[in-house]
Amino acid sequence: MSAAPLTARIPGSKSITNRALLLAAAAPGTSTLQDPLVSEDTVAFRDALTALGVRVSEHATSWEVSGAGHGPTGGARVWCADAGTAARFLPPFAATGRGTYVFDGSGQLRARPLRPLADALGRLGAKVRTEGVGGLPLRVDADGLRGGELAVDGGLSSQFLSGLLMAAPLLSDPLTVTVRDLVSRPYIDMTLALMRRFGARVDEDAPGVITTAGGGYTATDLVIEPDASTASYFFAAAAVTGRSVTVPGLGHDSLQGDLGFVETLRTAGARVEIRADSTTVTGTGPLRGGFEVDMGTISDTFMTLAAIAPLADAPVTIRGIGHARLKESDRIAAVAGNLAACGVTTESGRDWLTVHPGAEAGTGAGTGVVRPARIACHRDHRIAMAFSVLGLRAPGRLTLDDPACVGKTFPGFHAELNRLFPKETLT
Ligand SMILES: O=C(O)C1=C[C@@H](OP(=O)(O)O)[C@@H](O)[C@H](O)C1
Ligand SMILES: C=C(OP(=O)(O)O)C(=O)O
Repeated sequence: MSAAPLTARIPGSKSITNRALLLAAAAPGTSTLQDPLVSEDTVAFRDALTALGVRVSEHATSWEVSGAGHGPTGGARVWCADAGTAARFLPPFAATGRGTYVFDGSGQLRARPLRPLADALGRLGAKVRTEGVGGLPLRVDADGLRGGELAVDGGLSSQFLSGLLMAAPLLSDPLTVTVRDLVSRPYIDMTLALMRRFGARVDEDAPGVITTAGGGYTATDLVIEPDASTASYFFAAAAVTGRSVTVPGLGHDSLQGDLGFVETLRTAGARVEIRADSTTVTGTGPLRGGFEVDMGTISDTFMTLAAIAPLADAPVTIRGIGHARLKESDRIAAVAGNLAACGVTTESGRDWLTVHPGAEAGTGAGTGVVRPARIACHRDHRIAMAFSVLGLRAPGRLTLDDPACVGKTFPGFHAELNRLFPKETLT
């Protein structure tokens, strides 16, 4: 018996919303962002821009941004909350303006790296001071920036490069940035694509060598596509329940590398169809393991695969994810610790993780795969969401210590998962 296909209602992309907010703020005039993500990270970004003097008005399904066409003036204290994108995208923008700006954020965000960005801004001639161990709080005494040549270290996060690139069209001269050791490359492609949508002139002269001309941005209306990282939980849910889940609005032309996560589900035996304007994943039976996959370019989704891997019939090894230790939590340690609490064996190293099958894995059986556990979310939305998918196959056995932490990117996550996979239908 095949059950009816399910359509998941996935909110807008965090990464596109926050880039579009910044680009609209840097463009003279009004830009309308249709279907933006409304969550802690994007509201934090919007409020931070407001602190920088940008007007953003909210409508039922859109945000209207009135940009000045140049960096901020007048100085401000800017709260970045938990949002890595705010801490990494806003200081370069502020440095192109005038005045003193002090950026700060939560304890979690203060612990995340920022030094390569502060150093790069310093080399460009900005006056930047970090008061912490290298991260926030960060003070920028802004007096405009000139262009030139700049080397950037992208080994810890691609967000440093994205922040510098998005500020570059506001510089007085062209800027050529050369990046070393870049992780999460698809996010740079997203940055370049969105900069061009907002009228910037930017070229990748050779791999990792990017030149931006001056000339600023043009106000632009943009429809924000659904968030591919968020969609990964619903695609994984389809794969482990034998159901079919479609996400409209996420297709071939997506700007998000994380849509590539569905290929790992294909390897695990699910049926995957990526169309022009939607993607569908259908579970076809017990998950197949016995494979290795490098998820370095799509590391926000490695936990989705790792959390369902105990259901596979053989071990799954995930490589290239060292930088995932520097996010909301040390994600390799958080996944390994929670799987251990579920009675699942893992092995891990600096940048890899192997997950072994749970007790009854590969048989299609349900609850025996994991033993009852309270999942430690570490205030990390993705740990909560990934383990909620495993919970579909062990109803009543897994609880989250902090279910509300999903609000960073999808406050309605539990309601949507429960709407599509009501508890009474689970085995
Ligand atoms: O640029 C972006 O929007 C993001 C880049 C990635 O970070 P890293 O470049 O630090 O891997 C990703 O993990 C984050 O959720 C969003
Ligand atoms: C790493 C993440 O967020 P950010 O770096 O934007 O805070 C994430 O959303 O998984």
